[in-house]
Amino acid sequence: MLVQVREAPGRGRGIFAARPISAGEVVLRAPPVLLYPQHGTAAAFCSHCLRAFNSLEENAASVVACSSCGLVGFCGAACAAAAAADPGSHCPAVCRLLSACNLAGLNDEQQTALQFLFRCCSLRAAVAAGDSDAAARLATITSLSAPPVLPPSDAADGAAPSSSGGGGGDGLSSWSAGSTAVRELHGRLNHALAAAGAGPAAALGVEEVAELLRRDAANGYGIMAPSAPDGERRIRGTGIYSLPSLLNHECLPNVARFDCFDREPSGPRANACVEFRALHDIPAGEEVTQSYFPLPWPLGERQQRCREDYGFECACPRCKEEATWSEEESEWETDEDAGMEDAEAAGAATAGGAAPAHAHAHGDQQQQQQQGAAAAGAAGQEQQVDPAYINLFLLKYVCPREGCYGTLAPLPGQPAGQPGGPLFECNMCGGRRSEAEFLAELEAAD
Ligand SMILES: C[S@@+](CC[C@H](N)C(=O)[O-])C[C@H]1O[C@@H](n2cnc3c(N)ncnc32)[C@H](O)[C@@H]1O
Repeated sequence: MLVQVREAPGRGRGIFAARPISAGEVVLRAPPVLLYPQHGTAAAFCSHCLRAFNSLEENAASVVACSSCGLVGFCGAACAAAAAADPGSHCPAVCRLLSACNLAGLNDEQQTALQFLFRCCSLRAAVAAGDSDAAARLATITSLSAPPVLPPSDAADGAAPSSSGGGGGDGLSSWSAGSTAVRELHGRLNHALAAAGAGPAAALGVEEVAELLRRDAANGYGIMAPSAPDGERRIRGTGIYSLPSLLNHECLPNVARFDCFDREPSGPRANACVEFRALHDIPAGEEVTQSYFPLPWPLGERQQRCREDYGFECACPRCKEEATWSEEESEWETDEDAGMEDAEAAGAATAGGAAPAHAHAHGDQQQQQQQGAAAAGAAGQEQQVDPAYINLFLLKYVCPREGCYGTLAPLPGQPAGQPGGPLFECNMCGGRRSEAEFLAELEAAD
């Protein structure tokens, strides 16, 4: 087994390496427990598997509209049939709720939240009817961590988070049982349930609605749409994944998420699996962590989003170090300290398969950290990080394509010692760069 779940001090549950993991290895691969589309995307993405219609070879010809509501479409007959049979997808119960619900005056986030709630109500009804798979999926959703509600600011009450993944705005404070936004959604949901003739088993109380929305906000993965012609990236939908929802956040993570929503599926929703690849070697016992945000985000933004969207204060080594920086130092760029000597050390260590999460440490400290990583549990809580290492980490793992902000990870399954070193792939634009190219870019920038 590659990973194990256990308590991560101060972070709830976490995922830990059960054996040494090599750079580029797929640490986790998981199918979705629940997928739902972002409001306003029905014309462009399959409502079952979230595949982009314009990625289909036959393009619009194979798109199938829902024969009942006509409001959503599927990427083919197989997905239409799979959705109809799945109480957590666009099944007849969800279709009726979508048709019956009064969406007037709701913003995009609230309408997207209803997509999630409709599916939860439908799963509940299926559980009451004896569906054990629905019971397991609902149990997964209700076992996700629900961050505490922050006291609402005056401005926060009534506003929905700016994305269903908890993004921006006033975050979790909007998803409290007392907020106007939740009461409004609860009211609309109840009306829709009554109008659609749903039984009492499907109904949710206002507290349940608030808690489901908070669980979703802190654990759902926003699935990005391909870049629009203007370069803007939008969310096409949200996925809840069982084991991946236990990955905690670090601002210098050791895995990155890759998805393949627009690839040729080998079966309904095969395209909806997500995988997490190791950025560098991870020693046995070390916590496996991802960054909940693009790596180059500045300290203030990261801290605010951790607090407001996920309910915790990030105390990772990078945050602690950057808190001591002046404004100029906080501009992310290669500084004098991050010269070629360090760069080559970091590059060689990674290529040679010996870069622990905190390879920045010097001398004894580095050895101690490698040995202590297992015992320390939550990676690096007490450790310090060198500013030069932060710069190198960002230079190495942030996609160099302008405006991309994706994360580069080594491609899985590469032979050791290949010329030019391992090849890295961006999880957003798919761009690739070899270790040798990275080192050459550093040298040129010096
Ligand atoms: C996606 S879940 C991760 C799994 C979670 N620890 C659990 O027990 O289910 C996100 C939640 O984990 C906690 N968390 C994640 N990263 C953290 C960190 N660096 N420090 C403290 N808490 C963290 C927060 O409560 C956050 O809302």
